Amino acid sequence: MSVISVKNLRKYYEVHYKEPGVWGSIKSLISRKYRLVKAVDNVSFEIERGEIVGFLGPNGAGKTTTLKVLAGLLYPTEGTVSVLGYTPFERHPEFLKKITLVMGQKNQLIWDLPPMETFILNKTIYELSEKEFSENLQELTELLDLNPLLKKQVRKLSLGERMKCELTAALLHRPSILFLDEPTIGLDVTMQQRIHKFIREYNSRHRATVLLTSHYMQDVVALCTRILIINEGRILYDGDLNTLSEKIAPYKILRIHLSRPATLDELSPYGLVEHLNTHRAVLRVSRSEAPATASNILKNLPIHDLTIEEPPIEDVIARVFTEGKVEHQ
Ligand SMILES: Nc1ncnc2c1ncn2[C@@H]1O[C@H](COP(=O)(O)OP(=O)(O)OP(=O)(O)O)[C@@H](O)[C@H]1O
Repeated sequence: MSVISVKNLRKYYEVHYKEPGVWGSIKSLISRKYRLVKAVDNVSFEIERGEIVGFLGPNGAGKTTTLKVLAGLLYPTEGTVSVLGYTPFERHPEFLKKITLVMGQKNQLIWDLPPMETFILNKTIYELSEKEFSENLQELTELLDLNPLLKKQVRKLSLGERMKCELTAALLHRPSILFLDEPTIGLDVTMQQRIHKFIREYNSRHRATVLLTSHYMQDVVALCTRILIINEGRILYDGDLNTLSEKIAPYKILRIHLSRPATLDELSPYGLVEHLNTHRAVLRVSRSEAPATASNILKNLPIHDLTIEEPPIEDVIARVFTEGKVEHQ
């Protein structure tokens, strides 16, 4: 059964605009002009309990707007949205206790105090008992290795440390639905991996449902079993990553390491040479012919090492954006 159901969601913003300069300001006083921004334009999807879904799209595609509608921060212009059976914009207290929205670019931690103070505040807001509070905090402290941070002033924490505390503040009430907007923004690779591990662990311990946006493909590859691609307010793809690669990129990447320098003429018959640097080359070959091509290369050239890889997911997604649509599953 779906825990998130979105049907024909539209969210339009009416944006006031004025011409530049003083004359523009005077004209806008007399007659104000508005432009309609279709941030989300007829979007529908369903998400089952326990799924981790990546919500991808270029800047301004409508991801944050959709998350805000799902979290009840914005009214839809049209369409129906149901999260755990609740209508988000009614902001029912029971609904708010079951969800969380983490925005990588915004803080809820109180800047001048240690994170523990925000945790205690959230305990009151979410009406947690002492037992629930200490159990949940202990679990998160262990998962995120928070002990050394709890009593340090927030302003003195590093970005990654702050993100761990932000996640703790957002999950203390143990929500079953997590809306994560760029949860790893600005973090180094090690910290990104820690956050991945934590999200996976939280998801499997509590069968929590996660909808996350990210511009880092590593987040998506590491976490998501399914992706939704949105562009200009419309869903372009809903399905898994591998199927997307197969549909949109009918090629594979052969990475070869030769035991002597190779030439372009030598390699070109096997596929499109994307890169050649004396002993190492990267070839793009047709998906269906990749095994046969690899075996020919092994037969005819002095190969040290050869791998067959899926095309980089960044390239696949970029193709979806430029081509504008993918056949839905
Ligand atoms: N409060 C607002 N008022 C007017 N327009 C808005 C408002 N919030 C967002 N928009 C516009 O709606 C569109 C979608 O914005 P949104 O923030 O949902 O995109 P996004 O996919 O999250 O982008 P990003 O990856 O850059 O965060 C953009 O054109 C944006 O300028």
